[in-house]
Amino acid sequence: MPTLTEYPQVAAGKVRELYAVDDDHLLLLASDRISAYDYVLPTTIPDKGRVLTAMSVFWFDLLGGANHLVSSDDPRIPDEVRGRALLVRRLRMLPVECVARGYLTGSGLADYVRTGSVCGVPLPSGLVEASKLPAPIFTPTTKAEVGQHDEAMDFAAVEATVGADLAARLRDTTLSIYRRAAEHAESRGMILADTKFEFGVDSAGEIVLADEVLTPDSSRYWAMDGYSAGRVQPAFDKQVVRDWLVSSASGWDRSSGEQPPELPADVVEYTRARYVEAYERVSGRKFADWA
Ligand SMILES: N#Cc1c(N)ncnc1-c1cnn(CCN2CCOCC2)c1
Repeated sequence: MPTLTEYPQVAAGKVRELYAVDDDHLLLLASDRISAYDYVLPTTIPDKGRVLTAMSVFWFDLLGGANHLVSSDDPRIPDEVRGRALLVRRLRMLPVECVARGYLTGSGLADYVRTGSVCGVPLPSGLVEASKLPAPIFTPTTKAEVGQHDEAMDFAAVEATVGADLAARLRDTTLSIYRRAAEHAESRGMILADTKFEFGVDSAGEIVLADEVLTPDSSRYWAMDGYSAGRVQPAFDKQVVRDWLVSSASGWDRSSGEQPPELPADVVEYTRARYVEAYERVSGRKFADWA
């Protein structure tokens, strides 16, 4: 059985890493780290990596279609990371973050307030925070370097980057998967407000869904109970962490530029429970049955 140290690391983000298994396969590893306000917090959330890995596997199973998942249970996956690592096939990744939005919030809302559109897609007037959009929209961004922010792209910029044919396929595939996922989430009492996909291309030139898929780290999930447009919706998973960090209890000043403090045990336990709840509600599976 291999150990993780046998695999060279090929990429790392705030909470995930990628390792080379062989010429054709990679190991996509999810940690228990959690980020908030663009910081990686000093406190980990037990099982976060396993829950989010289970969630990607559920969605790959439900969605079908071409994706990079080879296995979540393969002898090439070291025992030490089993349950929070996926064996995936190596692709030529496309330099576009494929974002689909069904609701207006975050950077999309800011773009709309400034320009009446999002990534060049015109929207009706009168929309507010958390408004449901008339139809889901494709709002791609660049893939920023670590520590930088992704920048909005209009469709012409995507065409200039990957070509007109591939740009159209990325848009159509992104919106098709989002619609299917949002419909399923709604049937489980959850709103999928937006999500970010990453695609690669295989040796046959086919678009292949890669990276993590429809997790609370790559998506905004809101509980349908209590949803109302006109105010910021609580993030299903991280809201209690965010609220505690900006409360007087933390002793932290977000504008100070200082690292955030450790989270108290009750915030950690509650947040772990929210990740498990998100997975169990969306998948209908028991987390205790995972890996
Ligand atoms: N998935 C995938 C994948 C693949 N199947 N083939 C080739 N490259 C990639 C790849 C390389 N970088 N990224 C960005 C996501 N990374 C995740 C880990 O943490 C860093 C960011 C994806």
